[in-house]
Amino acid sequence: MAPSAVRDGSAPSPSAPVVVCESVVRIHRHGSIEVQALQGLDLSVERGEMIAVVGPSGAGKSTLLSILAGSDAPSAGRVRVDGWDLGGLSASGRVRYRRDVVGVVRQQTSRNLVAHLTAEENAAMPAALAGRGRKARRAHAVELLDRLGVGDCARRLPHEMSGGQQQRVALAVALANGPRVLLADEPTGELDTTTAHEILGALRTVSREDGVTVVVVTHDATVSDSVERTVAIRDGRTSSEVLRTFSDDGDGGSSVVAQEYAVMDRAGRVQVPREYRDALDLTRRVRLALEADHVSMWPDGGR
Ligand SMILES: Nc1ncnc2c1ncn2[C@@H]1O[C@H](COP(=O)(O)OP(=O)(O)OP(=O)(O)O)[C@@H](O)[C@H]1O
Repeated sequence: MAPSAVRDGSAPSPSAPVVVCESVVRIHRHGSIEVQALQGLDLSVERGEMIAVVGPSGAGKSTLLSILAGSDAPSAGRVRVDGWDLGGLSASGRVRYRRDVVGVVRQQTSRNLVAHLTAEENAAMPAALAGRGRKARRAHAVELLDRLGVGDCARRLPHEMSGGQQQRVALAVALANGPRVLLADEPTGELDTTTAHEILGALRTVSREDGVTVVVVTHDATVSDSVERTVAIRDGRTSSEVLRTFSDDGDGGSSVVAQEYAVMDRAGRVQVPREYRDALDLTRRVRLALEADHVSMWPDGGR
């Protein structure tokens, strides 16, 4: 249990979103140069939900993930994960948060694992750092590896495994301390399509069966098209979301209905997608009209 100093004394309600970002700003400063990686980002993720985060290079995806992972801090705004206020973490709180609340899987399979340790030793290491007994942590490591389909790799070193096997072991490491939130940065980036599907299936199992909230940053359509919510980040803000409903078509196949939404911030600001702006020449000023159940928008009309 985290101390009240970082959790603000209240246990998170089971129905409250696990991840809440409100107007998050992250500014990187190098001498006189400032880069605003996040510019007022809002995001909320429910318990047990699995979302994909997409966006062009430089949009702020990795910065967001680093903040959620507790390895970077917001310059302004509010970030809460499972009741932890990440803007106000002490050094020891940060260590506990990273050890107990979040698990992280990175793109580079080689960076996820310690090269001279076997799969089992890698998967047992987080529990060792948390002070758990040797026997219990090894048993848990073996159980996790089995569950992720790499039990037969327990005695192998990372270089003796395929990329997909290494990512499954990395997932076991990330899950070893029972995190509430799993953060994955391009987890399928170095894998072929079949293996990417397998890793995706493993992430989905973790979210559905264990109630772990999963946030996946990805450029891979295999991943982003197969989750129920994909959040797009542009210029350091959440700009749009795609919500999908999957259903069985009765013949053993499945169908999907996808609907795109623009995200509105607290001040009512909405980013109109570039293709809409270009198609109708929507520039500095647009005309709005409130209808019974929607709002219409027209180009200025040259006045
Ligand atoms: N440590 C840093 N120092 C200075 N600028 C940074 C730093 N980290 C990120 N940035 C800048 O912040 C912006 C957002 O970067 P970020 O890595 O979060 O984007 P991204 O969406 O993850 O991009 P990619 O898809 O290429 O990984 C970029 O302009 C980047 O150059």
